[in-house]
Parts: sequence; C-alpha cells; structure tokens
Amino acid sequence: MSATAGKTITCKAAVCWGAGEPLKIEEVEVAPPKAHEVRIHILYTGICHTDEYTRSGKDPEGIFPVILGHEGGGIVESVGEGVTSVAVGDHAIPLYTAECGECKFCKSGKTNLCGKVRATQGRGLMPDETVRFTCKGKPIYHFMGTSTFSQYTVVADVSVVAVNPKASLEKVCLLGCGITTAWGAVVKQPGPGVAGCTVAVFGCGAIGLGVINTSKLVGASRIIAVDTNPGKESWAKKFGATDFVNPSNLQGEKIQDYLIKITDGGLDFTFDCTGNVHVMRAALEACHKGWGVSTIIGVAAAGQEISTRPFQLVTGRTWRGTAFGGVKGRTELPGLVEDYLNGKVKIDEFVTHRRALGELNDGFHDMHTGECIRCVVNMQD
Ligand SMILES: NC(=O)C1=CN([C@@H]2O[C@H](COP(=O)(O)OP(=O)(O)OC[C@H]3O[C@@H](n4cnc5c(N)ncnc54)[C@H](OP(=O)(O)O)[C@@H]3O)[C@@H](O)[C@H]2O)C=CC1
Ligand SMILES: N[C@@H](CCC(=O)N[C@@H](CSC=O)C(=O)NCC(=O)O)C(=O)O
Ligand SMILES: [Zn+2]
Ligand SMILES: [Zn+2]
Repeated sequence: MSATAGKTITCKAAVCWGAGEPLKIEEVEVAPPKAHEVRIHILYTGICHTDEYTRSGKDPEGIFPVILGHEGGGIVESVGEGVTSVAVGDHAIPLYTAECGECKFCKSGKTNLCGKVRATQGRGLMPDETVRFTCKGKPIYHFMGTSTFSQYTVVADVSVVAVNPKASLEKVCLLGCGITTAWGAVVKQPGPGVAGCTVAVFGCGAIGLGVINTSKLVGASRIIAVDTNPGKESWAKKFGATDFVNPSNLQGEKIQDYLIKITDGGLDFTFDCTGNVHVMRAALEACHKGWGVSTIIGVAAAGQEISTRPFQLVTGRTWRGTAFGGVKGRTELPGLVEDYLNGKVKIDEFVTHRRALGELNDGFHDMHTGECIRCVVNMQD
C-alpha cells in the first residue's frame, strides 16, 4: 500500500476554467478513489485535437472548469474497494472508452462502446455523480473519464488497463487515443478488410498517418494521402503513402472527382481524419460505386452536419464511423503494447514535440502550427 493511500493528494494540474480560455497550472486536491475507482499517478500525457476541441468551446459536451487530457500513462497509486483488475504499482493507461464486459454494448460483441459509465462521463462526473478534484475550494469536472492533465487522476476501474512495465510510458501513453484509434479503424474494418485494396486518407495528422501506416502494414495496394498542408507530403510518404494529393493544387477540380479519375472509379476504402464535414462528404464520394466504404474518424464541432446525395449510398457506398478505432481497451491494449515492444506498431515516430506540464499551453500552440504530429507532456516537470 502506498503512503498516500486513503488520503487526499495535493498536486499540480492544468485547469481550464472556461470555454476558449488557456489552461492554468494550479494546485489541485485529488480525493482518494471510492469503491471501483483507481487513482493513477500520471507521468506522461499526449495532447489530442479532441482536447483542443473541448477547450475551444466547440464540444456540446464541454463543461467547465475541467481538467482535460485523455492520452495518458501512469502508475496506479491506490485503488478503491472492490478493484481487482489493477493493483498498486501497475503501469496503467486510462481509457476514455470503458469496457465493463457486462453491459448490453459490451455483451453484444458488435461494438467497443460501453454503456456502464458513459452518461456520467459525458457530464464530467465519476459514476457516483460526484467529482474527485477541487481547486481553490471549487469542484473541478473530469474529462472523458480520464483527466490526464493532472499529476494524479481518479478513474473508474472499467476505464483503466494495466500494461507491460517494460514499455516506456512516455511512448505508450499515445495508445490512450490517437495511435490506437488509427490502428483499429483499419484493422477492425468489417468485412474482408483493407488487405490488397486501395485506400485514401484525408488529413495527415497523427490519426491519418496512423491509418496510412496500418493500411501499409495490412497490405493495402495503393494508399493516397490527401492534405492541404504541403508539409505533410514527406510525413505521409514516410508512413507508407504511395501518393500524395494537395486538393488546393487541383485548380477547382473537386478532390473526389480527381481521385475517381486516377483510381479507375474510386477507392475501396477512404478515411476522414480531419473533422471537416465537407471533407467527410468528399471522402464518401471518392469511394468506388458498389462497394467503397468511407470511415469517419474526425470529430466535428457542435451544429455541424454531414450531407451527400442519397444516391451515393443507393449505389453501394457505405458511410460509417469509429470511436477509439472500435478497440476494446481492457482486452486489446495490452496486446498493442506488446506489438509496440516487438516493433510491429510504430509509436516513437509520431512524437515530434516534448513539453513540460508548465508548458501545456505551448503544446496546444504546437498543434496549431501544422508541424506537430504528437506532443508528449512530461507531467513531473
Ligand atoms: N473518432 C475518434 O475516436 C477520434 C477522433 N479524433 C479526431 O480525429 C481528427 C484528426 O486528429 P489529428 O490527426 O490529431 O488532427 P490534425 O489536425 O493533426 O490532422 C488533420 C490534418 O488534416 C489537414 N486538413 C485540414 N483541412 C483539410 C482539408 N480540407 N483536406 C485535407 N486535409 C485537411 C490538416 O492540415 P493543417 O495542419 O494545415 O490544418 C492536418 O494536417 C480530429 O478531428 C480529432 O478530434 C482523434 C482521436 C480519436
Ligand atoms: N463530446 C463530443 C464527442 C467527441 C467524440 O466523438 N469523441 C470520440 C473520441 S475522440 C478522441 O479523441 C468518442 O469516443 N466518441 C464516442 C463517445 O461515446 O463519446 C460531442 O458531443 O460531439
Ligand atoms: Zn483523442
Ligand atoms: Zn460495458
């Protein structure tokens, strides 16, 4: 048992006090875990565009003040009553997509979306409808059930998985969201899968590059990367793209028309990794008539809607989406960590920036420069 078990811990965290405001490094109090909860000492966290989406105020579920962050890695400090799946000292990754194994969703075998804690998670609360964070006497909301921008966080036991301690938490924290999402979006594609097929990936950030890389890994025959940022061409090629297209250079021709032209009728699989609803439409319409499948990964802001001519679907294209790549975190993340240790899954190559906790706002700025694939924050600095 750790010396801090059962006690409130005072530590540093980045608090977002209101929509659109920068994060403020504050001293926060983190209450001990209650039954079926786990307190984790967070050592590293990535910054994902979804953190920025919520910080900016575009997320309809955004609730403030809040401690953001959902791509973390740390060590279990203490556990509440009834916790059996992780133990003090385990290296752990918090999961924004819980896996209880017992709910209708988990038992369906059809989805990774678990129903056990989603409702309270979406309201910034722990499953008992209270919070574990306070700052300056005020309650602070949790985010995505993880809040990894705090040196200590409390999560539900269904929202955490222990992983091999041989893997550096500085790297495998990124399996908490981006890399896993991209991997799953390709590997868990229903039907015969992506092997031997043609693929177009719209948006070459961490998610798009992960999709490109996994498509190469599973043997896609042609992988066309599409991005408006010319700087992304070398990145896309490094991760396995066979072609790069910048839609801004098409002199008015629609990207979907261009792709259909150069692929003899369209792609077998396309992926939106931008969160832009117009790009989502282009990605769907770039699919081959009769069988093309387009997957939405990007998160679009509140009020945004997708549209296309229904004829696009009538004529055999499929529009689908995926959260956390369809991956069941508690069951599958330990295997992905092993794949990383065995060199089958790339992680190191995604890390372009490193920041200290006190520089978290700079990390958000890095993301906007278009040069940052992933920034990893050392929570101890
Ligand atoms: N479904 C899920 O479970 C998850 C979803 N996400 C979402 O996935 C999306 C991508 O994340 P991430 O890779 O980190 O984001 P990035 O912003 O790093 O990558 C997006 C890329 O798309 C480019 N882009 C912007 N507009 C266009 C356009 N019109 N056509 C082609 N490319 C364009 C951007 O260029 P530039 O840099 O110049 O803007 C950038 O290179 C986000 O919306 C994020 O919230 C993330 C994790 C999990
Ligand atoms: N709160 C947003 C929804 C944001 C969203 O779609 N989140 C993804 C993960 S994005 C990770 O970086 C997700 O898992 N969605 C499934 C879910 O249950 O939230 C909104 O309301 O628009
Ligand atoms: Zn994310
Ligand atoms: Zn469940």
